Amino acid sequence: MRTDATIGDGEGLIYQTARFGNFAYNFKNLESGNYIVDLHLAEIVYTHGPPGLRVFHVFIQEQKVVSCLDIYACVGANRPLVISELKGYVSGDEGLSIKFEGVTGSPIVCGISIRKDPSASFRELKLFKVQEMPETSDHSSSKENGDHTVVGELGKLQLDYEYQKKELIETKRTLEILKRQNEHKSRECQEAWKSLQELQNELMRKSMHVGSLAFAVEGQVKEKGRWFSSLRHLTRKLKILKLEHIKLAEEAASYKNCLGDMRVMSSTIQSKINQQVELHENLKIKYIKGEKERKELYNKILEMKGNIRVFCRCRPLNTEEISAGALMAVEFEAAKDGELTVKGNGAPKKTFKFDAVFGPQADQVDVFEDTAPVATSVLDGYNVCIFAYGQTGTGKTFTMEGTDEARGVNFRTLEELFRIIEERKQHFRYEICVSALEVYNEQIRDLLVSSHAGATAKRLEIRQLGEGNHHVPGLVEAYVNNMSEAWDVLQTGSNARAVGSTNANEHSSRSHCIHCVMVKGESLLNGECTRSKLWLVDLAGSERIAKTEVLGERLKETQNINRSLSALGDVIAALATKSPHVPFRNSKLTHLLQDSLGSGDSKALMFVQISPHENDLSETLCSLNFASRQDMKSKDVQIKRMDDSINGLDMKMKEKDLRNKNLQEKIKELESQLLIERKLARQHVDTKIAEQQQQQQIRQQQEEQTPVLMRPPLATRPFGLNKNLNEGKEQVTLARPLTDNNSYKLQAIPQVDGLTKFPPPLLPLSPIQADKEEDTSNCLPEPTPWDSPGEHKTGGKKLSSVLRRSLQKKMQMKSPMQQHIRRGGINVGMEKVRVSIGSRGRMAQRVLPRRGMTKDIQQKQNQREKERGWNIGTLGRPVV
Ligand SMILES: Nc1ncnc2c1ncn2[C@@H]1O[C@H](COP(=O)(O)OP(=O)(O)OP(=O)(O)O)[C@@H](O)[C@H]1O
Repeated sequence: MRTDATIGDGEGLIYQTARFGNFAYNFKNLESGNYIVDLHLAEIVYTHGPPGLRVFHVFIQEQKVVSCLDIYACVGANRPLVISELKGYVSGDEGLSIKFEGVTGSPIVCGISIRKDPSASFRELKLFKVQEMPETSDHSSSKENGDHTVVGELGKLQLDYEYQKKELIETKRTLEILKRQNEHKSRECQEAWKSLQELQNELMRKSMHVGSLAFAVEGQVKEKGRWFSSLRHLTRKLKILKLEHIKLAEEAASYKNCLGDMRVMSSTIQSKINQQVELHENLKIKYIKGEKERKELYNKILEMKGNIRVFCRCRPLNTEEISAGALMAVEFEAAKDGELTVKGNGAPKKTFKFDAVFGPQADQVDVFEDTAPVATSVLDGYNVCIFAYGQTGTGKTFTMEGTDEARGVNFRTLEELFRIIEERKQHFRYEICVSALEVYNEQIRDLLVSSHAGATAKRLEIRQLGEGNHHVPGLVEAYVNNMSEAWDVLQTGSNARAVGSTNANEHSSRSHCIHCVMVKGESLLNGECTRSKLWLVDLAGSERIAKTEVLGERLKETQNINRSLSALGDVIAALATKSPHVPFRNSKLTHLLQDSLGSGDSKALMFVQISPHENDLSETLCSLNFASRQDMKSKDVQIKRMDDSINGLDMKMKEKDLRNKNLQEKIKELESQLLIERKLARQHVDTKIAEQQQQQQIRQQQEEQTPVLMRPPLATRPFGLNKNLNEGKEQVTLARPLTDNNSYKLQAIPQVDGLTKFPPPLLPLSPIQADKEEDTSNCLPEPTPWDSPGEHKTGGKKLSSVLRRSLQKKMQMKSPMQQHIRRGGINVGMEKVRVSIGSRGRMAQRVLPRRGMTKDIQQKQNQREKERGWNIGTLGRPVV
């Protein structure tokens, strides 16, 4: 253990120790140099031990510096012995080692003192000198004995030392030689080792090479085996492939034959596809047309319901009112018919009528049921405005916005919008953006622009973009993709609404809160675009100033609110009465809603909110009067419009009736005329037959007297006979066959002296003339009075049918009534006439030539006849 005590100038260190046995110390951290070491010893174990009891050696730096020190022999027991001035040399950081080694017994060391020896520059060892401690007089004799023993020992030791030194030098020399030999041998060994290692490596390499060669050979063998097996496999496959090839060749030949069929099939399929495409196109066109019609009809239905509709909703009595024993001032017995009755304070009951009345029991779903159709209207491209009007605390916000549990009109309309958008997504693409604003003290404020405390909100103005299109520049428009996004934006707007406090309602809204949903639609079928707006307006409370007892800023607010509400009333009234001037610009509210307040195709829906409490009776009456004023006016106009249209329809019906009556009279007239003409014709025919029979008799008599009367040739023989009844002249109409196309034509042939003069053969009819086929086809070749006397009786019957047909033709062509009908293009009337004629019904199927055309045909015919030298009404060549 190192002590704090020092020796000399502080350079010497003192270590205390109490070691027993063979041991050694190594003092590290000593600088290189010579050191002086003092050893302090004392025998404390055996107090009466004899000399030779404890004998030991001391080594410094492994060199024996004290040899066989017998402490009992030196100082005896309990007496200190200091061996001083021992020297040791420390080089580098090896430290100073001191070793004690017992010869007999173990050495006991009390302390070691080490100090640097600056003076000594040599490296020498010095055998110890026993420093004797001052002793008492009792021990003086023993001290002298000790001195002598030490000196004798020292001489011996010095001799020993010299001898050992020589021995050491010899040993060192031998060691050197051995060292050299050793080095030589180790070099040889190393070389041998190296060559051995090289050989080993070579061997390794060779063996590895052999191994790899063996592996390669093995691989080659395996590979060969594989090749052989794959060759066998391939041979098998080749055989199969050959068989398949034969089969395929057969199939190819059969497919070749099928190819023709395939071509036919593909062309059929192609034509089918084309048909389908055409069909698809047609369907698309039909769909677009149908969609347009649906839109128009839907709009018509809404229009019939009224472009401005008024619903009245009454909130239930709240708990406070009920607990205060409040009485209901409104009755809803006839609510289903849109009526409600308000009790008067002493005054008689008053009944109001609206498009719908919702009592306190009606829930949000009931209210929305009547509102839902306008969502479709918005997506069809019409502007819609829904607003809630009424006294503070009557449920305007409840109806429009509702609560999380009972969603109001705003939420449900948006939901309906997105539902229809989803439904129509295959044919329409919609873009929706929403904005929220409020009109407060006749100033427009964007509710989506956050205005922090102290900052003044940006004022917005209304600009007119085009015909009936208004815009608020700078207004934030948020594009939304779904219901939740849209609702989030609108809620943000509602939360930013300005609220104040009045006596009537603590949290009364003092501004008109307006939500605008702008819809851009595009048809994916024809690219048609629509733009429309849906306004959702929660108006400020409509209570009167006197009740709320407000002053200052609140008074101004209330005045502005009342002014804008009355402007709204004026606008609606003007629209409802179709007044030429609508005072839209009297307030910011009406100016903003201008394009959606029931003008043109736009629809407006007003909720009049009322309180059932008897204390609110006067305010309730005010609201109801305000609403019914709008409603009655719009209804009056509607009724008037409906009356007008009913009157118009009545007139048309009357006209039609009159026309029908006239037609019926004319038909009757014609029928009676026809009957008379038939009778006359029959009489004529009878007389004619009688005449002809007479003539026949005369001719027979003449034939008997004169030998020959020439018959006309076959081509010029008459085939039919008629009488021109119109002109009242005796004239026979003949039908003659044409040689080439077997068509026939009736021609009037004059009679001279009771004999008919036959015209020359007719040319074939031109295609235009062929339309008269009907006329002549009835005149089939019939036996003439010249054929044989016996044929006259039967011929008379046929003649009458010819006459009848000619009459029929005359009826068709000449009747002024029919001509009138034809000119007017009233074919339905003709149809009736013909049907009433009975047997002549099939005439209805004929396509009659136009007037001009008939004239042309007639002229051409006359021309041809002139060329042939045969004029109607003139005498022809003599028969004989
Ligand atoms: N039909 C109803 N059913 C149940 N509660 C209702 C109904 N209508 C209104 N209320 C309740 O009456 C209270 C006042 O309604 P609300 O705030 O909607 O009135 P308001 O007319 O919007 O008032 P303000 O003019 O102050 O905005 C609310 O607590 C609301 O929940």
